[in-house]
Amino acid sequence: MGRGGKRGGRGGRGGKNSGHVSGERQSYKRFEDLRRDNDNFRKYYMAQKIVSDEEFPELMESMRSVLPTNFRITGSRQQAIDIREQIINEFVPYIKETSIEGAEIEPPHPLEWYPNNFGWQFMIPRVALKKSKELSKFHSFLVTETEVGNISRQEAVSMVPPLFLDVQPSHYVLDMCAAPGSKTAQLIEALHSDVEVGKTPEGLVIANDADYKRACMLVHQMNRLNSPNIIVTNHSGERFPNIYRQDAQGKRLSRDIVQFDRILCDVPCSGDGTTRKNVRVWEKWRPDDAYGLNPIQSKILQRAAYLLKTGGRMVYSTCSLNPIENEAVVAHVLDHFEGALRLVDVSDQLPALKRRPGLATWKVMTRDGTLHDEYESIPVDEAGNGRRKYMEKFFPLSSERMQELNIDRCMRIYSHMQNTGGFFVAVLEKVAPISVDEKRKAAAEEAAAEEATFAVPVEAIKSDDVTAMDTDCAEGAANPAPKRLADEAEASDSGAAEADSDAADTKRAKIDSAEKVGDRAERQPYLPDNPREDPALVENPFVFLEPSHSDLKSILEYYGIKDSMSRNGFLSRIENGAFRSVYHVSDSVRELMELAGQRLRVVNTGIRVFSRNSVKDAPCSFRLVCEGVPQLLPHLPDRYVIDVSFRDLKTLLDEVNPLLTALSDECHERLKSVPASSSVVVVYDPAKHENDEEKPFTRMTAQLMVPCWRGQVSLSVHMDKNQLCSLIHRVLGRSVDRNTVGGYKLDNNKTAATRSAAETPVLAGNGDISDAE
Ligand SMILES: C[S@@+](CC[C@H](N)C(=O)[O-])C[C@H]1O[C@@H](n2cnc3c(N)ncnc32)[C@H](O)[C@@H]1O
Repeated sequence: MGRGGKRGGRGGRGGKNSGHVSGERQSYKRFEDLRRDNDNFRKYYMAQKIVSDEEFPELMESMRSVLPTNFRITGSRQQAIDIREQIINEFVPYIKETSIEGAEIEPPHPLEWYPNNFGWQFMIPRVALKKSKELSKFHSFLVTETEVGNISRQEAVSMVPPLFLDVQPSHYVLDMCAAPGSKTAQLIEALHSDVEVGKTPEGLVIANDADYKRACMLVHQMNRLNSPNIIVTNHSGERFPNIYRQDAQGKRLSRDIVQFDRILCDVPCSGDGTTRKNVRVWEKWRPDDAYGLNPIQSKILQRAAYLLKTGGRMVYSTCSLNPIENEAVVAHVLDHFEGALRLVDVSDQLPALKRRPGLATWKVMTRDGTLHDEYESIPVDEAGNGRRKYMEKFFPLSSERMQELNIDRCMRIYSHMQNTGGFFVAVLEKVAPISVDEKRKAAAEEAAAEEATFAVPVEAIKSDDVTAMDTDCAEGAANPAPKRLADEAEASDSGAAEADSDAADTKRAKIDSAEKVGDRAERQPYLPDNPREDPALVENPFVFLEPSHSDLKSILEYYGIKDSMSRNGFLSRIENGAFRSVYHVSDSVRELMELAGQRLRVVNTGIRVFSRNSVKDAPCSFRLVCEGVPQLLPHLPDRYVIDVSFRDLKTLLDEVNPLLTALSDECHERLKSVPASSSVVVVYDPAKHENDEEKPFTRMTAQLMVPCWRGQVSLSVHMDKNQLCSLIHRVLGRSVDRNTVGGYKLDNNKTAATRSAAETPVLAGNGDISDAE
């Protein structure tokens, strides 16, 4: 099914109406009985000449066939390399040796256009892979690694848009329509890609979605990626609020908003490029599916244009083949901004990716199946109805204008070209300021730069500055963009930005409760501005914790967290005057959240690093949280970081909860310096043990970090079950069922759960660990 969301028109991809493009009730048909064809679809796309007449049957045939399985290796570069090598060295040979009913199987292969061989394709469709006994080992590897975040099962073409954004660690990135988040994950990886493990990039990613429940799906994605540089928000993209900068005194600068270096608009669409995955698209496809989507797609793109820095880049993408959702949106928005935006020629980027140029002409099909070349040819009935519905903006601009706009720089990807789904991608650059405030600021900056360069007398600069600003404004006035849609975007923004006072009151009550906490945060607490759609999903707002907060202070002191970890980035959700978990965000996220105050509706942010632990007599009431360990490790003193040999790592994973005496003397000795009932991190660094005889089953280069609980007499792995299964497989070469891994072969015939509560924190599923309480 296509995509959408609450505003996404009928059905679009990921929307509330998923599965019902037409919005009409359909009688249920079995998957196998669904017709993989549609007369109007055929007629419409033949007429659009998206491919030549000779090629069209091949395209249709491909769109009817089942998709291969595609996946992407994710996570930090070093970790991703290890997983890639595991696939190459373990699974490719194993699949080469495997046959199904006597037939050989083509092993998975890297997508040739995806950088570093991190994108993969396996010709066996997902359902067949799931059902195959012969491939069960590979299937369970994919499932486990997906769950722990080392692999993302993502359609190949869906991996394309983020690659063209060229995200750098310093960038401020906005993903306008982000859920469920596979592309957000790529953006985050790119942000972290050239940054040392444990270091934090300067930039950030805001992952936004209009649908609150779908925005919550982003939280899961986020937890797998362990980034302190992400904020998940819940706004309609076209009304994404302005975040104002402040002057040195903290006064809001109402004419200076935070803008982004990169914006992804992977907008809600009809999704008719996804027929290979969503077979029901065939029977529901109607020519006017695109009509309801075009306006919202245009508004999202326009809002993005305002939020983009001059010199910044954005990508507009859909999984639809329909020019009304694609070239029509891009062309009219470019035309609207009169040269401030341009299409970027990316023909030299990802050269192995096969693509076709954007269309310069197309037709609009009315409901009766008639194709129209121009708006004026649509008949109007006596009451004047008809044409209004088929807006002028669905049609191409004049052929000269389309050429001027370089519409051929848009990219169309068809399913038969490289065995994928269909996709549309346009890369845009903002080459000039758009709003009056931006123009004014640009002029002031230019003048300041001139001042610095030529050291012109101050008086002269001032008058130049004023002239430049006046001139610029005058130009703006003399050369006004046809501002209707732009003004809509701006106006709607200001509307969206105003806090709902009732909601603010509710949140204020929660903050008041937060403020009752002993030495509460002095920082202005962050308050979401509108109520959630579903009250059951309302969570307490995040509050930044002052480093002097007694609980935080005691945690930092106990674990000896070094000053290298920013003290201003700790935050929490307060409930009944106390908090259970402490999260950490990057400086960039903190600054942005403080600037945004109540304007930004934050669903989640940061990495959970500490969690309350009610083990009696524990020297610290908070333990380290598994997903926060990579973030904490560089800031932990040696005392809590135990370097181990392969033998100790093996014992730990073999037994899950070994007695301290089962470990090597050296390791045991080291653990004696850690108080009982305390978190500790066991680290295996392959580089330090290169010459050891015993090594992990899978060749590794990345450090392994195993969060553990040091009990009175034992050490237990303190990880989520999927992570533990993945680790056991990679280190020991054994496939372990996640349902039994908690009690996995304990040396003394006890399962982890039967050890005394104070001794063993209980392993739980779904990325969470509950302490024995
Ligand atoms: C195609 S999906 C996005 C897929 C996502 N980029 C990914 O790669 O996982 C479109 C998303 O847009 C959201 N959406 C619909 N209308 C929106 C709007 N007006 N503003 C922002 N998001 C919207 C939907 O909830 C849906 O999650």
